[in-house]
Amino acid sequence: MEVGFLGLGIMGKAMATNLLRHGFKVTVWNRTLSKCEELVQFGASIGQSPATVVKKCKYTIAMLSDPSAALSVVFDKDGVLDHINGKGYIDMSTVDADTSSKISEAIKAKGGDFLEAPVSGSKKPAEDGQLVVLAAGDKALYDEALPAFDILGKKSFFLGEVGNGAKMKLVVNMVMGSMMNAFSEGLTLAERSGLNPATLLDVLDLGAISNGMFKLKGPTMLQNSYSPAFPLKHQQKDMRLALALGDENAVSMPIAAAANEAFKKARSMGLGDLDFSAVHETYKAPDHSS
Ligand SMILES: NC(=O)C1=CN([C@@H]2O[C@H](COP(=O)(O)OP(=O)(O)OC[C@H]3O[C@@H](n4cnc5c(N)ncnc54)[C@H](OP(=O)(O)O)[C@@H]3O)[C@@H](O)[C@H]2O)C=CC1
Ligand SMILES: O=CC(=O)O
Repeated sequence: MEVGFLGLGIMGKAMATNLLRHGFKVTVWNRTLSKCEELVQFGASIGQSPATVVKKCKYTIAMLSDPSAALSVVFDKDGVLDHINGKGYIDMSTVDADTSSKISEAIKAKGGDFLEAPVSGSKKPAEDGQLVVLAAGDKALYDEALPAFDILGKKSFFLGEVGNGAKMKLVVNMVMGSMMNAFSEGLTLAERSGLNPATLLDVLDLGAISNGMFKLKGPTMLQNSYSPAFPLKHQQKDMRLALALGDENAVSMPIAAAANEAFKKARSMGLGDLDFSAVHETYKAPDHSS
């Protein structure tokens, strides 16, 4: 089956590669076109624009950085809308429900089908086909895409109408971003109060709050090593969008708001392209010590 793939960043490259390895024919496009060449060795074809990819493929998947990128690829010149009539479009980027709805309405108006399908799981789960897919929108397109989702992920959820996938993903990442800040504070507090933070990792791992994120990120955070799996600028985007969802629903979110401030501070320190665990550095900054 020929599928399209738009966006070959950290996630998109791993996901498109997985599809190719499992026998899908994939035509890829990336804004920086040179990144497409890395996938040719795995059998990918290259499309010169989103429009040419959509024209060639039964359905096209996108994995783009943020709402503005997701909108641009659909609505700009040579974009997805040009050839969407009779085709499917699956946006797996993390965006807000409004962005997803705008894309959905435009695609439907042109005779296409739309599914949002953001994922939980980072670079390694993407490489290992262990993502969690949070889909919503056109159910027939979901059913058609399930063989691809089964390669990309370990579990897929169909959550109903467009917007529900985006909201679920934002809630999950709001919790994750808040936890990362509590964890960073804890590591810093352990160190400053004379404890061995490596021992704290062992203690945490043996108790009720043991989790994959602390286990994976803790050791590298203690080495001040933040090679990007999930870029901090994207985590801050997710906090911002989750807080907006909280505003819309009058949900007080003081913990998420504080976490967002820390991610913003990290961005202002030039850490946006590092892993989101680099927020740890903000807790070591001078105004966190007395
Ligand atoms: N990394 C992770 O752990 C996870 C990320 N996500 C989400 O997945 C999405 C992608 O993340 P990730 O792969 O890490 O991000 P990257 O920053 O590595 O990749 C972003 C991609 O978006 C493209 N892009 C950015 N702006 C535009 C634009 N204006 N027009 C067209 N293309 C654009 C980039 O193209 P170019 O190469 O030209 O810059 C690149 O292909 C994000 O929404 C993120 O929140 C979800 C789960 C996990
Ligand atoms: O969006 C990031 C993730 O790890 O999930």
